[in-house]
Amino acid sequence: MSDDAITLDHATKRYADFTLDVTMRVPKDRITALVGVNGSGKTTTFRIILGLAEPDTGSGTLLGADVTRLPNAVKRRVGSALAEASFDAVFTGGDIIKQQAVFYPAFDATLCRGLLERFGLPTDRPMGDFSTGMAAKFRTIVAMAHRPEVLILDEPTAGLDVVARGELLDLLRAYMETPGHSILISSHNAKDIESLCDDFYLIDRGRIRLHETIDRLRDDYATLILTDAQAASLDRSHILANVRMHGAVHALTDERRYYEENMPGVQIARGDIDGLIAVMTMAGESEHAPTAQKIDEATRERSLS
Ligand SMILES: Nc1ncnc2c1ncn2[C@@H]1O[C@H](COP(=O)(O)OP(=O)(O)OP(=O)(O)O)[C@@H](O)[C@H]1O
Repeated sequence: MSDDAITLDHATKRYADFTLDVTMRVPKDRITALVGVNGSGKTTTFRIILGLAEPDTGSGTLLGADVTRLPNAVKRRVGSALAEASFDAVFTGGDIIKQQAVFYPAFDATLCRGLLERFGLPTDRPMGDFSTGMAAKFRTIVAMAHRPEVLILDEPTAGLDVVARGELLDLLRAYMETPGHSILISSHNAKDIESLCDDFYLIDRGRIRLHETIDRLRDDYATLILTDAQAASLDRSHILANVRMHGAVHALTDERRYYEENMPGVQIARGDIDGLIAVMTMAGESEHAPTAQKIDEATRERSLS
């Protein structure tokens, strides 16, 4: 049996001004993030995985089933919360609990009510009364209440205050204590990703540009902040992408120690998701296209190992 909860193999989707082409895997027992700027293709990827958008070419699996023909038996083992999808404004939390119990035989109404209470969410008020943050919390809790094997969450912490965000992340960590569970999550909050996830994929203009573990991001990635003279003489053997920002050249490396040893005195910022997204996304296609190939190969090697 596969150890992957989700796989995509060059799943493509073409819109008028946008083309998605994604290869990725979400292993069981791990939390995988999909990060990227607005419009980079995160929601479209989620929609393909959930069978809501059919790929033009390529393929994908969710819990071993073809994403273009997901049986209800598989859908019942999945919990999802997409930012765009909301429950009908006129229904109360109590109504939605009853509706969910019809489709999900394993739906645990007691667990759901308990979590809603813990997060201060009423079950007797219509969804139309919920704030953005309340609706985000509600969607995530309802998605978890039938004890799915995989959770697919599109920006679950968007609009949440710092306390609610911490609670929600704790809830997701508790969910992962059950062996075999996995999460695919997107977020624009770098702290959430870095504190919660095991690894991440960076998507840029519909293509996966990078796949890395959070541990390696923390240990080995850095941004070199260079003057023009330093940039001109830079040894680029471990540079993934570079871009001019704020009057300096920002060069992203996955071999921080190499540059610490070989370029003493150069300003080096330790790796963080925000810095990585900014440099990778802003770097021109011509600059990072050759690197993308190297990254694809590295990703493939890791996938095979
Ligand atoms: N049904 C559609 N028809 C045409 N274009 C679409 C459709 N759905 C998405 N797109 C386009 O695909 C691109 C990717 O959109 P998507 O919603 O996947 O990005 P995202 O990374 O989730 O963005 P955000 O972070 O803002 O939520 C955008 O340019 C969007 O306009």
